[in-house]
Amino acid sequence: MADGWGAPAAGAVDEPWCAPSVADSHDKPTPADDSVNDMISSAVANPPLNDANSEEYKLKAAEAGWGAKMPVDYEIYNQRGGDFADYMGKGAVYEWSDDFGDVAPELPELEQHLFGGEFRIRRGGNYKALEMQVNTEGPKALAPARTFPTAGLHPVMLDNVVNKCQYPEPTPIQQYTIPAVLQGNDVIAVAQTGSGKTAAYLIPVLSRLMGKAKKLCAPKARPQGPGVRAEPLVVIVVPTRELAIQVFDETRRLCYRSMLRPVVAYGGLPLSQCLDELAKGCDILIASPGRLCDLMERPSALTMSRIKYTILDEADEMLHTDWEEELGKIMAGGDANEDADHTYLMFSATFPAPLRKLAREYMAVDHYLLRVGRAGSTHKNVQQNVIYVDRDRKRDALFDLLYTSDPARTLIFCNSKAAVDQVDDFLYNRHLPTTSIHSGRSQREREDSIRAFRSGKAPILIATGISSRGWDVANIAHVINYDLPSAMHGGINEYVHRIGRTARMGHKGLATSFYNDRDEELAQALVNVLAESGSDIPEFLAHLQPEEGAAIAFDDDSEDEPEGGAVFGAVEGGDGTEAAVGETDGFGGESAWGAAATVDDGGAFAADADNTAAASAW
Ligand SMILES: Nc1ncnc2c1ncn2[C@@H]1O[C@H](COP(=O)(O)OP(=O)(O)OP(=O)(O)O)[C@@H](O)[C@H]1O
Repeated sequence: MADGWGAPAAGAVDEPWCAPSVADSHDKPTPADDSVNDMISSAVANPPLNDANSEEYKLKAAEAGWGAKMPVDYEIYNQRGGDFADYMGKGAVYEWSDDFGDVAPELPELEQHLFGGEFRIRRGGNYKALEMQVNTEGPKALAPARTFPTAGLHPVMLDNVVNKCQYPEPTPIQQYTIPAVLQGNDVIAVAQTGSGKTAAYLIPVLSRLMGKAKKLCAPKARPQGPGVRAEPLVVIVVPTRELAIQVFDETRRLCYRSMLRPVVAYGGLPLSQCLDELAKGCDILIASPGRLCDLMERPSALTMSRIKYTILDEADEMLHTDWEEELGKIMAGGDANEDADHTYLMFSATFPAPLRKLAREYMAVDHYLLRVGRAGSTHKNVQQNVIYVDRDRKRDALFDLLYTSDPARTLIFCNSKAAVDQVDDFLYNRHLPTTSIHSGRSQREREDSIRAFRSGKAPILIATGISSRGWDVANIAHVINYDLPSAMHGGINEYVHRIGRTARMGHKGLATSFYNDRDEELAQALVNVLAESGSDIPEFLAHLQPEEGAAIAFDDDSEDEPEGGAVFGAVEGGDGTEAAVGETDGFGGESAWGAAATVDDGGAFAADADNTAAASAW
């Protein structure tokens, strides 16, 4: 790695499409994907371009402003074999030393790496267009943390958030999650894509642990000394490898200058190297479900007996039947966890019925449900276009779309691995700077694709749904659904997550979807989402448009109201009250750093305080 830290690639280019791609899938044998071959028949139908055309397309690509493409050098995969330093999971973390005393020093080189901004998304100018109204259900009224300095955070956390990450103020979901978690409650939080859910759980959880770090932190190995058994206090479970890396990156930033040591474990990372990292000591474990269960079978390497927080990110995605057994084990905290003081947190942008069931099963009765906007809604910063394209015209339509759009970071979704390979090859043969990713690729290939895309060396990424969840890449200007998600595979929820890769944190973005007769099952749900967000409804779907002024009947299973759950905090903007944040540390009732903070803006809850004790019944 060029920057020596082993984490996300260095070398972002100012003109993203002007540099060669490091790696992509081109010319790689395409794995057969039997169930979907008919879905890609349009791609197969068109023969590859001949050289004469190729020259012509090269000129066209340059004219349209796209930079040069680069063939893949597969030799590098053979040569690099098992060098852990090349994996994103090897990202540098702040290594605590007992010599530090009470105040941990800043480490400029590491700081530059963690906060230097290469991949940072600054809040965009359309932040206020995000949904601001938060519905809260729970044991008592929550006083929102309107600012970070008044949120009752540990000083190191406050410094990391405000000065290092430069987050100007908590997002709506953060305003309510921070106090709920600081008070020691279980929380389900449902908020739109790109609204800061990761920091919403990391900030309060890590902040609380920082205050108790000396007492609670896991044993750490001394440099050159023997390894230790990992005894994490927090386990964060995420559905995909790439998301695990991303959450790890945010955790490394927020753990900066603390004793808390994060480790990431995901399938595809060499197991021996994962075990080596754990043996250095682990307080926060971020993991994909399969790898976590594998590690839980190795009691000499990892014990879950001290886990205080179990966090499910993209919680609804974790409910796939394939993971039922794993999830049960993880939620139960392994055989060894007998800690009654165990907090469960679940986060997602969509909230289907099985997730509500899971919450009922594991969470304390007095948990909070926090919702920003309708679960499963999109926000106005994404301009959503749906265009009718016959199956056998899709490739050409994509090509035309890319040539007529401004060259910008673009994410294209297909419904199968084979389709991803086909579309990638097609565009690559037309001299577009593409790369691609799907679960059939080796981990090294997946990570190189991400690096090429993130750095701008290959600004067009073609992907399956594995990239629909949680991915936070700066400046994705355009998401294209080459295939709309089928009703069988995620349907409208999948659509919402996919288009949520653009227009994050107050930025604007464009989503274009190719629709044809095969997508009829999705049509009504799609029209509902378009109507709700004020997007244009195309002529061919106009007959499904809800009547003007009528309530839209969402049938996506995301918005069932709780039976008996008290909604007491429909709050928007400037209300406040004595904030209950920071009152207890949850590990014995002592007060945390800084007494109970006072929220600095005036106002009152719309809620009736007497109406707060009702247990959520969903
Ligand atoms: N308070 C804040 N102010 C400004 N930026 C923030 C703030 N909190 C988080 N961010 C940044 O916002 C971006 C989006 O956050 P995040 O990925 O957590 O969104 P999300 O709600 O989890 O989205 P998704 O549902 O797609 O997973 C990240 O780059 C993060 O660093």
